[in-house]
Amino acid sequence: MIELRSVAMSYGGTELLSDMTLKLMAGSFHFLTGPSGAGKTTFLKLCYAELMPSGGQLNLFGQDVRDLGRDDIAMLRRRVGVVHQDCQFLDHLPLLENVALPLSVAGRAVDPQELKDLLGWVGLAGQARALPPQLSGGERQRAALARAVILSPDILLADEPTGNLDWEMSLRLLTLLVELNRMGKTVVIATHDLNLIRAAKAQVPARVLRIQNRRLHLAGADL
Ligand SMILES: Nc1ncnc2c1ncn2[C@@H]1O[C@H](COP(=O)(O)OP(=O)(O)OP(=O)(O)O)[C@@H](O)[C@H]1O
Repeated sequence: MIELRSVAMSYGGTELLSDMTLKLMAGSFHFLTGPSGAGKTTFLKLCYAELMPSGGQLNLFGQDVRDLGRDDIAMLRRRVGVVHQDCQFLDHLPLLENVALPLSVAGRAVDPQELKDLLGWVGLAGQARALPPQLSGGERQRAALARAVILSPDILLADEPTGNLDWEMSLRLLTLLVELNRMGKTVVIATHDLNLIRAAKAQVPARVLRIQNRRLHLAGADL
């Protein structure tokens, strides 16, 4: 699904990530950890071709990202759902329409029942007409997750999805991510929360990637 061979990433000539080699297999569940500023968000951006590597080879769905044109990247992004760290919404549109936005962008019809089911799955059926500023942090994160999966992506990337949530809400979100993985989706979650990782490991065979000293390491099973 995602294959890196000696991938490097620089900003302004300074190398942030070096020599990253990894294969993320379909259906796998990974956490991505590392100190603040280590490059977790940058790594995720490479995985959805928001950034191009400055060195090495990065294959997404079997294609070298350097060979992708704009249309290819647009197609690829439909296969990768992203929950961003600061999940942004269009504040003047109700939640329902915000969640459905990727469908209209992709030129696909909205199936009202499908949308209703999706909002029900994230526990927001009652807030369908609410405006984003009226939602709590946990509700926004679940709405962002619904929006990220509405195009049925193969991969779900989540950047600190539980960053501002209390433990109960973090577990609720984790349950949704585990469910997605059980449906066959590949899941990568950037997080600082070791308790979240422990909780996930009790439910799925999650692996832990760690960025440290510019390198990507696959951590042992001892977290
Ligand atoms: N567009 C950019 N141009 C220059 N430097 C950048 C850019 N984006 C990120 N950086 C720098 O790269 C480093 C890594 O940033 P990144 O957001 O990937 O880290 P992170 O591990 O996700 O951090 P955090 O855990 O705090 O969210 C930071 O020092 C950041 O300032």
